[in-house]
Order: sequence, then C-alpha cells, then structure tokens
Amino acid sequence: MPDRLGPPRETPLFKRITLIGLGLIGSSIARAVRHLKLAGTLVAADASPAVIARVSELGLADIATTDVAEAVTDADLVILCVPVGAYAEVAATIAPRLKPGAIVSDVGSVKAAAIAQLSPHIPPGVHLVPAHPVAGTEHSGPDAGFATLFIDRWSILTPTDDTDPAAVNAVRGFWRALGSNVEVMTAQHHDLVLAITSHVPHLIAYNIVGTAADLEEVTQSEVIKFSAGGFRDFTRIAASDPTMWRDVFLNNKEAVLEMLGRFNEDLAALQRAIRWGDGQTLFDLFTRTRAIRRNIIAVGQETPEPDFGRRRGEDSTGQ
Ligand SMILES: NC(=O)C1=CN([C@@H]2O[C@H](COP(=O)(O)OP(=O)(O)OC[C@H]3O[C@@H](n4cnc5c(N)ncnc54)[C@H](O)[C@@H]3O)[C@@H](O)[C@H]2O)C=CC1
Ligand SMILES: O=C(O)C(=O)Cc1ccc(O)cc1
Repeated sequence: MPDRLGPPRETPLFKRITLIGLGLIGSSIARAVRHLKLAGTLVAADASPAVIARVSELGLADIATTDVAEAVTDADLVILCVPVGAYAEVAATIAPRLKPGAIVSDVGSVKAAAIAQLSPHIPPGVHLVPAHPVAGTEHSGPDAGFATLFIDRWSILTPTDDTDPAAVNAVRGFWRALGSNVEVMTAQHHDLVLAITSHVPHLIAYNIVGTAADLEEVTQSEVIKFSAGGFRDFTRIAASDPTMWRDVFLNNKEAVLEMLGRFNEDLAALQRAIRWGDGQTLFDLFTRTRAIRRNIIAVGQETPEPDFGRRRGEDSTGQ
C-alpha cells in the first residue's frame, strides 16, 4: 500500500483554504495540503494561542491566527476540524464572514448532529458538504498529525438532497488528492454504521480499562502489571481524546444506544454459552470473527500486527 503522497500540483485545487482546529486531523490536513500545494493560500485558525504558536513554529500554514472569523474571510473552502460540541459556536462565529460560493466542510466523527448544528448558520449561496475521514489515532494536537494519515483510508461525504453537486465533487476531489477513497451516503446511515464500527468499540475500550483500573485495589496492582496484548490494545483506544469522544457519544446517542442494545444481547448469549459449557457456540463465533480480521487485512484496511492504529513508520510501541 502506498505510504507517500504524490508530487505537488502545478495549480492549486482551491485559491484559499481555511482550517479551523489544528489538532491531529487539522494539522494532518495542513501538512498534506502544503506538501501537495492544494491551496494558493492556507489559513489555520484555532481558539488556543498555544496551538497557533506551535502551528507557526512548525510552518504548517501561510497564515495562523486565533481570530476564527477573520480567518474565513475570502476562503473558498473552510474545513472545521474541532470537536463536534464546538460546531454551533464556530458556525455562528464564521457565518457573517463567509463569501458567496464558499464551501464549508468538516471532519467530524458524527454527521446528523454535525448537519443539525451547522446548517442553521450557513448563509444562502454557501455550500455545506459534511465529511468524515475514517482515519485517526489516539493522539491529539498539532504535533500528532502526519501528512500520510488519509492515504488508502475512506472519507465519507454526507451531503443532503439540496447540496450543490459541484460542491460535493470539489470536496471529493480534495479527499482524493489526500489519498483517500471517497464514498457518499446519508448522514443517518453514516451514524448507524460508525456507531458499530467505531463508537461502540471505543466505549467498550473505555469501559474495560475503567473496570480493570477499579479492580486494581483488590488485585494489588497486578491488572496493569500483567496486562497481556488484548488489554494493552484496549488501553491504546482508551487513551483517545476525552473531549472529542464525549462529544461523539452525546451527538450520536440514538445509534450508539441501538447498537449497544444489540451488543448486550449478543454478550448475554455468550455468557449463557460459557455457563452451560456450550463450546460449539464459542468456537463458531471465534471462527467467524477470525475470518473477518483476516479479510480486513487482506483488503489492506489494516496494518497487520500488533497495533492497528499506529502511524506508518512507528514501531509497535507507537514511538
Ligand atoms: N482523532 C481522530 O482519530 C479523528 C477525529 N475526527 C474528528 O476530527 C475532529 C477533531 O479531532 P482531533 O483533531 O482528533 O482533535 P484535537 O483535540 O487534536 O484538535 C482539536 C483542535 O480544535 C481546537 N478547538 C476546539 N474548540 C475550538 C473552537 N471553538 N474554535 C477553534 N478551535 C477550537 C482545539 O484547540 C484543538 O487544537 C473531531 O470532530 C473528531 O470527531 C475524525 C476522524 C478521526
Ligand atoms: O485510533 C483509532 O483506532 C481510531 O479508530 C481512529 C479514529 C477515531 C475516530 C474516527 O472518527 C475515525 C478514526
């Protein structure tokens, strides 16, 4: 699988791109946009002065500012890369400064709530094209980003029926340039699929690490000391950003609760199989799940072993 971006473009895709939020995802986009010369001018805006100082030190943008409203002036493409809980505030701040014809997009992990929070603020003549790159790590902040993050990953676009197809195509072209495969679906479908493939797995990781930590007292600290591979993999996921994940669960409530209901039923069936010594049920499930893992690796959506979220080039300790 290619782990490099292609050569820089002769002509930029957009005259002016503004990224709002320069953490893991925003700074990864900034690095790729700079490398590929996708923007005539790249503007970076973040509410945190420390983040903006770091963006300037790292040379991630042509202009770096804490003035979010000023940052979108004359932008052709604005991408929100902030936690979903900050969307309404950011949208209200930028709305009066968006120029007609501009595209507003985002990278949020939930989509129906993203649209609900953004669309009331989008002025007539400005195009909202919600997006979600299904790529990331447990790290946060501008130092955590890397330009190859999106290569061979999926980016999902969730336009509404009213969205201008030309604007959807422009955003599709942007993510294709960053190396992603692009799929279009409804926000509701996205939220249901991601609830089971991403959100519930994170909740399970947070929960099992929390349960183990609570058991530390009775086991005299042996839980962490003797943690085997499986538990260690959960601790990586459970190290993910608390603000971002709080916002994901608060904003994809129905789908997560629906999937948790299914999960609890299946867990109860496994409990029953263990209680009654029904080895066949356990064996059949474990055989099916092993095939799923092998298939994921075969289609190249995963690095093989042992830590599927690590950056390309990192060793298995994530260093
Ligand atoms: N972390 C991951 O693996 C992935 C995250 N996402 C989505 O990307 C978005 C950003 O996540 P990360 O980059 O991981 O977060 P991060 O915590 O690394 O960065 C977020 C940045 O937003 C800034 N920010 C917060 N509120 C703001 C406001 N009101 N105005 C301006 N700036 C503000 C913060 O100062 C910070 O620099 C989230 O919506 C998340 O759901 C999507 C795919 C993967
Ligand atoms: O680090 C991991 O394993 C992830 O699952 C990263 C991730 C987190 C949130 C997303 O919306 C998409 C990808």
